[in-house]
Amino acid sequence: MSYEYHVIVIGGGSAGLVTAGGAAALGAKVALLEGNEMGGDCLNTGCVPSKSLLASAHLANWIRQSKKMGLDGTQAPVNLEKVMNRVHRVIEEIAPHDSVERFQSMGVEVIQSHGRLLDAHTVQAGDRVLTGKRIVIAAGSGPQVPKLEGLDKVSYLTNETLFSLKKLPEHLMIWGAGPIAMEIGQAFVHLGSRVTVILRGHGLFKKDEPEVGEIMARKLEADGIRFLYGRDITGVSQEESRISLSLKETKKDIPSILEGDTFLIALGRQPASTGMGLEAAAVKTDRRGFVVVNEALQTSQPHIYACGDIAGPYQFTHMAGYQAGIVVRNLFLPLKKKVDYRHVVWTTYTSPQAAHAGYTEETAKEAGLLGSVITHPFREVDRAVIEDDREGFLKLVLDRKKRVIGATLVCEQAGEMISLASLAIVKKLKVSDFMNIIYAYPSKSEIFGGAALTQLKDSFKPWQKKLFQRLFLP
Ligand SMILES: Cc1cc2nc3c(=O)[nH]c(=O)nc-3n(C[C@H](O)[C@H](O)[C@H](O)COP(=O)(O)OP(=O)(O)OC[C@H]3O[C@@H](n4cnc5c(N)ncnc54)[C@H](O)[C@@H]3O)c2cc1C
Ligand SMILES: NC(=O)c1ccc[n+]([C@@H]2O[C@H](COP(=O)([O-])OP(=O)(O)OC[C@H]3O[C@@H](n4cnc5c(N)ncnc54)[C@H](O)[C@@H]3O)[C@@H](O)[C@H]2O)c1
Repeated sequence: MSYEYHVIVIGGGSAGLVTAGGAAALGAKVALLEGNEMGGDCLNTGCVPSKSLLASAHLANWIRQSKKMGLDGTQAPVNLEKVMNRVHRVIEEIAPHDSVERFQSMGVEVIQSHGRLLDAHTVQAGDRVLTGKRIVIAAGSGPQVPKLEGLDKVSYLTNETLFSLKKLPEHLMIWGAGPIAMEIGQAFVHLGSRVTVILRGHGLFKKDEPEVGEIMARKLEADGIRFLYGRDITGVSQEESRISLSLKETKKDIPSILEGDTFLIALGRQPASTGMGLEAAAVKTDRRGFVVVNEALQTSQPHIYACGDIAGPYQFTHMAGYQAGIVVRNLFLPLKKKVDYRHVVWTTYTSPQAAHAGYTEETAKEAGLLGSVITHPFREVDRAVIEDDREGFLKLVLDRKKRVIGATLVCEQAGEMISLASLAIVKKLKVSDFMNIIYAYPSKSEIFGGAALTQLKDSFKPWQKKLFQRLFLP
C-alpha cells in the first residue's frame, strides 16, 4: 500500500515541531497539522508569556526592595497593560522560530487545520484526506477545569486567558498549587495584587524535595501570598466584578466565603485527546485521556507514536522536545530507542528558582538506589551572600558508589546552574568529580565544589585521619 506522506504529525507545539522538523531533515515527506496557533502552549499561553510576566514582576519587586541593597527605596508603579504588551512583544519576537514559513522552508508541509483520524493511516484535515505510513500524535493538553457549581456564570481565568488581562487584579484568587499557581501567584503579588492560593493539600512544591516546599512557603508568604491549605471550593458566584468562592475546610467541614475580583484555575492539564478520532484508529488512552505509549513512545498501533503533554508523564517543553527526538529516530530505524527519565529536569521560575534533576531522595529510595545525600547551604557561598540570595541550598542524591543520581538547587539562577548536575548524572560522575573543576570566584557554582568537599571530609574515618597524621604530620 502506498501513502501520501512518510509521516503525518498532528499538533504544532513543542513536541510536534521538533518531530516534524527532525523527520523532514532526514528527508521524509512530512505533513504537520496545526489547528490553532503554531508553537502551541509554550509559545502562546505557557512558558514564554509566563516567564516574560515574571521578568517584569521580579524586577518590580527588586526595585521595591532596593533599600536592602543600600539604595534609596523607590516604587515601581505598575501599569499591567504595558507589562502585558511587553509579554506579547516577546511572543512575537520568538514566534518566527515556530512559524509556518520556517517549517515550510525546512521541507515540512504545514496544514493549518484540525486533524482527525479516520483510521490508523488516514487523517481528515479540513476538506482534505491525507494518508500517512506513520503518524505522530502531538496534540498537547489544555487547562483542566473541574465541574463546579456556578462556574458557567463566572468569568474565571485559565492560562489561556490570563495573558489578556489589562488591569491589575485587586485580589487574585488562585485555585491549585502547582507550578502555574506558584509562578503566577508570585508574579501578581510582585506586581502589587493581593493573592490568595486555595489548595486541598498542606504542602507546596510537592514534586520537589520536601526542603524546597518549606523554604518556598516561607518566601512566598513573606512576599504576601496567603495560602488557604486544606480547602475545597464547593461553589462560585459573581456579582458585577466581585467573585465569591464558597470554601470548605476538607477535614473540619467548616464553610467560609472568599471574595476577590479575579479567579484563576490552575489545577493541572487535560490531554487534548477527545474529538481527534483516536478510537477510529484503535489508539488506546488511559482513564484520564492520556495516550498510552510504550518506552519507545509507540501507541497501541506500533506505527502511531505519541509525545509531549498528550503522552506524559512529564509535562514540560524540554521533555516534549526530548521525547520528540526519540520519536524521530524510532519512526525510521528498526532498533527502537527507549525513553530514559533518569535525568529528567525541571525548574520553577519563582524567586528564588527551584530546579531539580534526576532522582529525589524519596524516588531514589523507592528505586533501591539511594546511597547518601549531601546538603550544602548557600549561606556558605560568598556569591550568594554578596547578592543576598542565601536562603537556598544544593542537595545531591548519591548512589552507593557516590555517583550523582539527583540534584536540587534553590537560588536565583538555579535553572541555569542545574545543567552542571544534569551532566554529572548523564555521565555517571562521582560527587568527587565536582572537586576537579576550577570555579570562578565568586560564583554560585562554587556550591558544587563545597558540597563535594563536605562529602570528602565526612567520609574520612577517625583511623584514617590518625594514620594520615602519623605519616604526614609527624
Ligand atoms: C502557564 C504555563 C507555563 C509553563 N511553563 C513551562 C516552563 O517554564 N517550562 C517548561 O518546560 N514547560 C512549561 N509549561 C509546559 C509546556 O508549555 C508544555 O509541556 C508544552 O507546551 C507541551 O508541548 P506539546 O507540544 O506536547 O503540546 P502543546 O504545546 O499543547 O501543543 C499541541 C498543539 O497541538 C494542536 N492541536 C491539538 N489538537 C489538534 C488536532 N486534532 N489537530 C491539529 N492540531 C491540534 C494545539 O493547537 C497545539 O498547538 C508551561 C505550561 C503552562 C500552561
Ligand atoms: N516552570 C515550569 O516548568 C512550569 C510552569 C508552569 C507549568 N508547568 C507545567 O504545566 C503543568 C500544569 O501546571 P499546573 O500548575 O496547572 O498543574 P499541576 O498538575 O502541577 O498542579 C495542579 C495541582 O492542583 C491539584 N488539583 C487538581 N485537581 C484539583 C481539585 N479538583 N481540587 C483541588 N486541587 C486539585 C493537584 O493535586 C495539583 O497539586 C505542570 O504539570 C507543569 O508540567 C511547568
